[in-house]
Amino acid sequence: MSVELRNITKKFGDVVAVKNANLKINRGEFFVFLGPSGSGKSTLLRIIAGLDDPDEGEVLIDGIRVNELDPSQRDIAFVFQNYALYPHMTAYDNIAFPLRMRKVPKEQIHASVLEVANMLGITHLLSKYPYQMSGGEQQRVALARAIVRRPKVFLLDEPLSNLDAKLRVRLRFELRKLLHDQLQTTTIYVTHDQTEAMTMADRIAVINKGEILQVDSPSRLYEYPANTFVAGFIGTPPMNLLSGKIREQTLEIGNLKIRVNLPDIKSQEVIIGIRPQDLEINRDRGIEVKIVGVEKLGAEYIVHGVFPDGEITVHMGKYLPELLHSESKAFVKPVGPIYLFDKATEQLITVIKEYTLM
Ligand SMILES: Nc1ncnc2c1ncn2[C@@H]1O[C@H](COP(=O)(O)OP(=O)(O)OP(=O)(O)O)[C@@H](O)[C@H]1O
Repeated sequence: MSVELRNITKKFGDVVAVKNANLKINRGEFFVFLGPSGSGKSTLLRIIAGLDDPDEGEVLIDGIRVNELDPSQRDIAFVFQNYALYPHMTAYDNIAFPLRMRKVPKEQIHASVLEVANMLGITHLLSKYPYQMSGGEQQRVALARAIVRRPKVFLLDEPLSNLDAKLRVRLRFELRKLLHDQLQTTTIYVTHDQTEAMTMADRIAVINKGEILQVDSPSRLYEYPANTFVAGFIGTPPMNLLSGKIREQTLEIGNLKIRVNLPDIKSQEVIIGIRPQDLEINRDRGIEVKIVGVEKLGAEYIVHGVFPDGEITVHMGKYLPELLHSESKAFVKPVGPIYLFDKATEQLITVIKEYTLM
């Protein structure tokens, strides 16, 4: 099923939780709402489910307006962050519950429960009670309960956030495989974790303060962020956003001057974005910085430097001890794309891929 939002606005008193949202999610798509806490992700999901009414706008499922339909009439399964299993029922009974409520014949329930349990690798848990299972096992049982009635749309609100890091990584991979590849069900997944969004989504809507800022594939969001918020939110460590100037084909960042070929861009102050992975530390060329910290991440290093116009982060693939004494001076030069953002609107002006250090 496709899901479409047209001019959706929702206020809670003075708080505008969702501001004029427009979006079309395609049939079978794995779609992620990504944004910081309080950005309006859950409100959007609740409006799609029918748990909240929008103040303005329309929700369409397969092209048909559903604003007036109850949640139960929308054929949507909603899974929250805290899966609550019924504690007095076994895993089997928990999974069978939605089908029993619908008076599905017993043999059919049995076949469906076994099929879903098999799909999620939890057949061995079917006779256990929730208190006898780990968090991750309970999570799968709850998912099985949502899947068993084969809804047309899944809405998942931070379903992995209560799990430890290792299990989260495994389950996010399995969830996508199951919902997207096997069941091919339209899925809308809410998270504030950009890695989760980038690894799972076909497309992502980046949301901040109730506004959808950009809707794109993970790679487009990474390569062409529409504004400084998206640029800083997608990618780890976050993109460096530095103040600089462009003047007659020359870009200035601190002491560094870069020759660019941008005849159409007038002289102005700009925000310059460079990803930490696209910077290199060396002895003699680039922005002169004082190194104030080095974080070791196994084989890789995150280096923090300061210069008169701000701070800069560099991601290094290998350790260069001679360059990395804390409090020492070093030079940082760009070796990848440079993003130019308008200083006033913070919108992307262009991405510079070819340039020469002067
Ligand atoms: N029932 C409510 N009453 C009043 N304000 C609300 C209500 N629900 C949400 N809000 C407000 O609306 C805004 C958006 O909240 P929402 O829960 O949609 O954000 P979110 O992006 O899902 O955040 P989180 O990641 O923390 O769950 C917030 O400012 C929140 O305080």
